[in-house]
This record gives sequence, C-alpha cells and structure tokens, in this order.
Amino acid sequence: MIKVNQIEKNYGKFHLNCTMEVPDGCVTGLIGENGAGKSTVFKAIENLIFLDGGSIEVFGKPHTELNAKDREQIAIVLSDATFSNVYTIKDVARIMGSVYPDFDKKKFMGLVERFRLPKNQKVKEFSTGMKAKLKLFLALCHKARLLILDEPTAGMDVVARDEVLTLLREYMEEDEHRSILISSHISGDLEGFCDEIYMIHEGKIILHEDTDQLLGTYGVLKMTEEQYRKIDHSHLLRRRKEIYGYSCLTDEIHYYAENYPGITVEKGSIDEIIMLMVKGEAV
Ligand SMILES: Nc1ncnc2c1ncn2[C@@H]1O[C@H](COP(=O)(O)OP(=O)(O)OP(=O)(O)O)[C@@H](O)[C@H]1O
Repeated sequence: MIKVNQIEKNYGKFHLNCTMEVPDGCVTGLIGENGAGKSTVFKAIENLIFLDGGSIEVFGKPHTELNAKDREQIAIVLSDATFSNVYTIKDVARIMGSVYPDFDKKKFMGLVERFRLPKNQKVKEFSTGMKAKLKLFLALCHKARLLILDEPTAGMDVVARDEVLTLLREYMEEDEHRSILISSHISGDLEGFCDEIYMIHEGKIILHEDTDQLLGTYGVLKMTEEQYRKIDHSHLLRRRKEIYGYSCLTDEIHYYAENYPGITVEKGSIDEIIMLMVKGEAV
C-alpha cells in the first residue's frame, strides 16, 4: 500500500535516509527514540514536506499524484494536530458530517458513547488522552482503507491504550485489505499489535523484522570475555561490554541455546533489542 524508496530529508545535522514498505492487510510499526525521524517519515508520506531525494508510492501511484478519491481512502492522525478549541463533540460531528460526505456520524457517536467521551464539554477542556481518542475516532469514521497513525496512544493511560488497540484490531478484522502504519515510543503497544516492525535511529532504518520473528528468535546472550572469544560470531548483531564480559544481541537464540549451554540466553523484549541495536557496537 505504501512504498518508501530511499527517501532523503536534511534538517541541519539530521539526515533522513529511509526505505520501508507497508503491505496490504498488515499493521506496520515504526519505532525509534525521540528525534529518530518517525514524524518526518510520516510527514513525507503525507506529502507535507519536500523530499531531498527518493520517492514514495501510495496505492501504486507517486504520493504527489493522489487524487481526491485516493485521499478519501487514507485517514491520518498526526501527533501535533490540534482542534479548534471552541467546539464540543456534537459540534465536531455536525461539522465533519457537513464537510465530508463519507463521514459516518452514527459510527462516530457510537464510539463516543462506547469510550465515554463527554458530548457537551468543550474539546479544549479534554485531557490529552481524551483529545487523542477523539482524533482517532474521527480517523476511523472515514471508511478509509489506510490508517496512518503517528503516536496515537500518546498521553493515554494503560487502560485507554488497551481500549484503543482493541479498536484498531477491530478495524483490521472488518476488512482484510486494510493497512495501518503506526508509530509509538511505547514498544509494548507495537509488540502486541504489529505484524512487522521497523526500527529507526538517527534517520536510518536499523532493523526490519516480522514481530513474531523478533519476539521468537531474537534475544540477548550474556557471557564472559573468554566465552565471547570462543563462540561463533556469525549470528551476533551487536555487542556491549559489561562488567562480566559481553552482552550480545542475536537473531538466532535457539542456535546459541543448543550449541553453547554455558552462556546465558535470554529472550529479549523489544526495548532490550532496541537498546542493544542503538547502544551496542557492531560485531
Ligand atoms: N521543520 C523542521 N525543521 C528543522 N528540523 C526539523 C524539522 N522537523 C524535524 N526536524 C528535526 O528532524 C529530526 C527528526 O525529528 P522527528 O520529529 O521526525 O523525530 P521523531 O522520531 O518523530 O521524534 P519524537 O518521538 O520526539 O516525536 C529532529 O532532529 C528534529 O529536530
């Protein structure tokens, strides 16, 4: 659904150079620390910034050539988008219904009821989490087949994040050709939800993997310096010097568990994998 081919964007010392794909029927996650380049990738896809190089295709067309009908099929939630503060939810529903013919007002009000957002309170009085929910509900009520969500769970507590992820799962289950591109700095959200994960660091994609593979075969090995010298290095991705020797990131934990019973093999969480990818050195 989206193909990002070696796009480049330069902001002073920051250089984005990114290639990634959002397949049909998949939830694709983009994860990275603050300032890694996530929002810049999203803005590039949405054609909100000029590129210094590369190209982007959406629905098989250059992203600069999408027509109104194509655009109707895309719903976007940007992390820094805001509402006019004078409106209540009832006003928002009325305005969206009159401006966008495909806006599903009934579904929108159903979501407002289900997630207990106040209908008559001014949006400016909403908490950060409530505003985030409202933005997402609006995106879900456009009959779009591609959702682009930049940090949709930002500012939400655990319960609200879980509710939102349930809602997004329902969205995907309704039609097998829908896709979601989502970013979050809360790796746990992406871990349980995405089919594939891209990790971005200082403007570059440093890892792309199926989530099942990431959680199933990636892991952290802990060993002494002597064990490190003797083991096969061919499946080690990163290493980090520790007091006891080395911790190493591997994408083949079963190989090391079977062949090197003396070393400690731990299934890594996505946070640990990110930490070693970013802070560790190449082997
Ligand atoms: N309009 C701009 N002008 C100058 N620099 C920019 C601009 N937009 C982004 N940057 C820089 O590009 C880099 C990447 O920013 P970006 O917002 O894409 O990161 P991010 O991964 O989304 O971070 P966060 O998780 O904090 O939102 C940062 O160094 C940022 O300062």
